[in-house]
Amino acid sequence: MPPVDRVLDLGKRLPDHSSIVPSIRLARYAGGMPFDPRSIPVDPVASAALARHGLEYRLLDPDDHAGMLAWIEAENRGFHHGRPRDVDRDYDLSVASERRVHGVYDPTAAQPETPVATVDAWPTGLSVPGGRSVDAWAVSAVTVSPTHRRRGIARALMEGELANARAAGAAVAMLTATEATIYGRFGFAPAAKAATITVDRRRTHWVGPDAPGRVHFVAASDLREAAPAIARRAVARTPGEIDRWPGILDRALGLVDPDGDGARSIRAVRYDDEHGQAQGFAAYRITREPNQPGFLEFDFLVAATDDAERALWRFLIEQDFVTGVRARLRSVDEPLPWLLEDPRAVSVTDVDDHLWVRILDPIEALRARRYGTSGTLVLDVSDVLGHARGRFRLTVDDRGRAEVEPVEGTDAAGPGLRLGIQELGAIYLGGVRPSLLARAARITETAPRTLVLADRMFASERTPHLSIWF
Ligand SMILES: CC(=O)SCCNC(=O)CCNC(=O)[C@H](O)C(C)(C)COP(=O)(O)OP(=O)(O)OC[C@H]1O[C@@H](n2cnc3c(N)ncnc32)[C@H](O)[C@@H]1OP(=O)(O)O
Repeated sequence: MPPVDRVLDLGKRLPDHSSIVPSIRLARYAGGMPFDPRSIPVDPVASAALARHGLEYRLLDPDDHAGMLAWIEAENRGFHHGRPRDVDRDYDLSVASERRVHGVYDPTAAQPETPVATVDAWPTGLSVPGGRSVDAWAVSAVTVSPTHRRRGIARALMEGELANARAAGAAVAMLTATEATIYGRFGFAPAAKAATITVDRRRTHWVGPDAPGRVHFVAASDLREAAPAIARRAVARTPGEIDRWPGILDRALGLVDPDGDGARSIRAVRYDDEHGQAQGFAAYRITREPNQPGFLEFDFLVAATDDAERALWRFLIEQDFVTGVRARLRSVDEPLPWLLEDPRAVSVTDVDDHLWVRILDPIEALRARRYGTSGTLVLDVSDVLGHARGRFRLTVDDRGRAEVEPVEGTDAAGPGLRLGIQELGAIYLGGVRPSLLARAARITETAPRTLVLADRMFASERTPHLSIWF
């Protein structure tokens, strides 16, 4: 790996909200890569902490096929999945080869080649209020073998990832969590929710407008070309969404294993606007018992415009010979009930703390987003791990743009908030009001009525939402 010779630029967002991931790929294949996440040296602190337990902390080489396959096996076991089929293994291999992959090895274990702990991470964009994006470090695949649990391995891995994220110049780290009790101690907080939406077909009577464009059935493979650009624009519209990595859409469209049972039941539709431009797509399946009406389910409705969102919802909920529709990982704030005569046809369940955010660089993170109103706040941030500790003056102009500077002593005077790093992460995307956290005794205002201003400043024009697991 080439040494890191500068703070890595994760790629300021391009106007079309392009992700760094494709540019890493392009750079890899074209040569002259500006940044490879594997070029960051292995964190010496995590390495030493694990070595004290007789464990080896390794950064995997994607060309080490056997090592990567053992890592994939360990990750699947860690998440209580079965042994992966060849087709899944190949897919996991291609995804992992785009990431920074760490394993922890116990030379005294019966299978020393299989890691006892796993983690992977990659630089990517996180959408923030104002249609903008912040450079982020996504962390995933955190598993520790049940034979090695509760001896500090996950802590070493997580602290290592926060160090990697800082070395990469990421303003925030982020993850989706299996359990809500694990990551608060590392400064992560829930910042964007997701929910399951169920629609009772018998009560569905559309009263919203007709779409100016039209919905087409398409072969899933035909979406391969149009889907990434639609997804990029959809991601840019919603704070909390993250850039999609190569391969995720293939999985959603059933293209990874097209003859598998799951994939064969997937149907794909695309919405084209009145000018024939593709603006959205959905992948869904209908399950049914013989002679019984079916039930429609989907995980992917991707819309770059409001027209596309309405048209695809309407298509999915107006199917005949179907009793209901269930969609996972949808926003808690869907417009759907307002488009139906009977809003009670729509139920919102399984509301989940879906995206967890950990601010690492308050100056860059706070500068990246746009704000609901102008004003000045001094944020006095505590952080047990030290990454983001300090006082910062946030000054927002009347166009919602921020300037952020560190302040000390008498310069730090003025109305503001005292808050921990978790609280800063929670309010960052606008999904949690500062005043709510004040009611929970987790934020303190330093002058009367500061919370009223803070609520208005941190408000987002769209409810934060993340529609995938990562
Ligand atoms: C981003 C993602 O990938 S989310 C996926 C998380 N992984 C899973 O759910 C797979 C199954 N679980 C596991 O593999 C393991 O139990 C892990 C990874 C969650 C924890 O691994 P361990 O090595 O046992 O954790 P470790 O010993 O480092 O514990 C670190 C701290 O977290 C706490 N902790 C660890 N796991 C849990 C948990 N499931 N619930 C609550 N607290 C936990 C520990 O008590 C410890 O607290 P402290 O340091 O403040 O005293």
